[in-house]
Amino acid sequence: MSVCGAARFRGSVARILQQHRAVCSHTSGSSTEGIREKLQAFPGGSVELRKQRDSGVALLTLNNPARRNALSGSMMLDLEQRLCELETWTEGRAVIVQGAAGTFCSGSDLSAVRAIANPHDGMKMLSCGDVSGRLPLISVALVEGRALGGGAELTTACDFRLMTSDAVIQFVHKHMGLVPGWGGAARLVRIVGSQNALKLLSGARKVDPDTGKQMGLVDEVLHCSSGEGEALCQAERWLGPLIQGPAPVIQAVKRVVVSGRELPLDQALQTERSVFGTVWGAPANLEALALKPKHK
Ligand SMILES: CC[C@H](C(=O)O)C(=O)SCCNC(=O)CCNC(=O)[C@H](O)C(C)(C)COP(=O)(O)OP(=O)(O)OC[C@H]1O[C@@H](n2cnc3c(N)ncnc32)[C@H](O)[C@@H]1OP(=O)(O)O
Repeated sequence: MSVCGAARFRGSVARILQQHRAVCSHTSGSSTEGIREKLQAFPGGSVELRKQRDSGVALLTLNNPARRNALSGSMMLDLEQRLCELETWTEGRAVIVQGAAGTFCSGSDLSAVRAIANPHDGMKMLSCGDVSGRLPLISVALVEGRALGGGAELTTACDFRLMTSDAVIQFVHKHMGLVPGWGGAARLVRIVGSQNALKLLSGARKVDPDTGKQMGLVDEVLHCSSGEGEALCQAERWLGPLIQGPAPVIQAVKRVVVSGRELPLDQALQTERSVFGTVWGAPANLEALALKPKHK
């Protein structure tokens, strides 16, 4: 790469990292003040992050099995922290979001929900758990067992959803007198279309893997015969072909697709141009050119 090209590349990377830091500092700043203390008062469980450096695949595990991996107050804060860690993982390619002990997530912890069941705290809480398209990595929700309420919403914040054959996704919000607030409704509309989204939300319908696949909510149904860990192995295998290649290129692909999916067209085009500037003439591009490629 020329000196000029290298400087441009570094400049673009620095800009992207700055944007990531801005998001992290925004979510730990004044918009969440007060609610953090309230959430902290509802401990239990944890959100664990394991970065597998050889493959560039991280495992994000919701771990609160005694409550079917309900998101306690402290877990919402943990989740925020883990997302910030992933945002700056430059060698990362993908993240698999899963629940411990064979089930995904039963939604927000009802004891925390009861304590902050007022409009002011509810609005503040939303600024804590925003998974959305922030992640520079390809994200996969591995749904075993149940994904209910906030847990169902979390699956829509991922790029892909894989379900084991006995799993269920259910947007139980209506039964709780609620609608999604973390972006679950808007994303559901984009994933399955407004007719299907309306059916799933207004009917609080249980989605089994086959129905999910037909609607386009589910990307793959995993049939696991043997025990623990098989679903994760299958998910990693499914992900394999999508994450072959250099991490900066995978991350760039993710960014252009998410901006195309979630931003108005003019902003998406602008983002695409600036992401393009980070890969053109960058090491992976130069190495590929040096190989005289033939795409058979
Ligand atoms: C709606 C949106 C909102 C948001 O995030 O914005 C929410 O998500 S509110 C929460 C919505 N979720 C629920 O209402 C789940 C209610 N629970 C159930 O339907 C069942 O517990 C189920 C299907 C998850 C599991 O049933 P199973 O028979 O397998 O087990 P148990 O019912 O015996 O549950 C074991 C144990 O876990 C506790 N539990 C389950 N979910 C939650 C939760 N969301 N918050 C707090 N605690 C939960 C359950 O009470 C049992 O506790 P125990 O002390 O053993 O009785």
